[in-house]
Amino acid sequence: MGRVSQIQVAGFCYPPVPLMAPAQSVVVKGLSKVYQVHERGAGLTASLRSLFHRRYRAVQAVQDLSFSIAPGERVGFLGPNGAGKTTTLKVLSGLLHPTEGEVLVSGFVPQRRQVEFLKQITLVMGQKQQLLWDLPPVETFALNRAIYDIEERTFKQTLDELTTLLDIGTIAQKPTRQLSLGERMKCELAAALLHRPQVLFLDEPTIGLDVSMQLTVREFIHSYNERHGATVILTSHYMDDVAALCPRVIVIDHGRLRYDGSLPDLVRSVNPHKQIALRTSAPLDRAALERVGAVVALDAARAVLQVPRAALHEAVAHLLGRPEVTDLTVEDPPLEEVMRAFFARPTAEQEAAP
Ligand SMILES: Nc1ncnc2c1ncn2[C@@H]1O[C@H](COP(=O)(O)OP(=O)(O)OP(=O)(O)O)[C@@H](O)[C@H]1O
Repeated sequence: MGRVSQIQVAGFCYPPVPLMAPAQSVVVKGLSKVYQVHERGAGLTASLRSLFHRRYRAVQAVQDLSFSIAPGERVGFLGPNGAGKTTTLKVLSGLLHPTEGEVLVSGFVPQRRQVEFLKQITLVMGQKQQLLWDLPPVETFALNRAIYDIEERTFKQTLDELTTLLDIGTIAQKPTRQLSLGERMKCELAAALLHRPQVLFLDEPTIGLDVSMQLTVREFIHSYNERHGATVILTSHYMDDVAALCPRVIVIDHGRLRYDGSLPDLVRSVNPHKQIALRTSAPLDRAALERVGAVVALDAARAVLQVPRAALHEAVAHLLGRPEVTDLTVEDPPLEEVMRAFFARPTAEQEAAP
């Protein structure tokens, strides 16, 4: 952790900012987080007993997690429910202390919550909101300007840019409680980005939004990343978000790292096949199709085949030569299916277990 050149004196850190721009935006080494959960039996007697004898159960949310992320990268942070994604994002943004391990974000130790660190990051949680409920979002924007001590001219410039990109000119003037979910999320994003953070932790930012609003939010995140060179770490159960935004994915399961690499490589490793969908003017012969690949569906006007990626070129050339074929598309299997198959695989530890 030599990059943080700070001297700790009676709880204060000097200097308040890292001396050098960090080569990595996020560094996580051997991170573990254990929650101590108070256990209480049902009924009055158990409640009274728990006042005197409190029993705790340890919940291991994150286990020995290590990765690093370069400035400007867009990374999807994936895993099934309860995998430890939100816990990790909370540690990275300094809301939770790690039980073990070391974490650096923009060269800062997050749990110190230094002002300069807070100006570098933002955490957007799709299920929580920071907008003041009874007031228009513009009031939250003004509050954030004061909290982050943003200079008037910069504030106006940034707000103008965000207002145009997110198209919130009118809606930011209405009380938050009157806004639709999608309108609210756009204003949440604006409020979270007014201080121009360099590291964005986005936890399910498109949850509950319709397809068109998901697209708007996705495009906005992409454009913010490109304009400001900001690092984006995104969790989402909508695989379309991840496919559209994240060249790299980090996958965790039961708090442990399962994969870190490109999304196409992950898809290839889980499913080494491509799907060919055909529209036909007359029924194709099943036996002839089976010589090309595995037949997934076949009727008078349509056929779907699965072929190994290595044989794709030859299969497409052959099928296009058939006079009955009027249309041909090549697809990957749906990402949701790929992820389901990935998580159904035994982990390295499970395989090693007797
Ligand atoms: N405050 C808490 N106290 C005790 N246990 C917790 C707490 N927060 C999370 N957990 C537990 O830690 C584990 C990881 O939870 P976390 O919310 O980080 O997962 P997640 O990957 O974000 O899940 P989801 O996709 O459902 O949001 C789960 O077993 C959860 O029950």
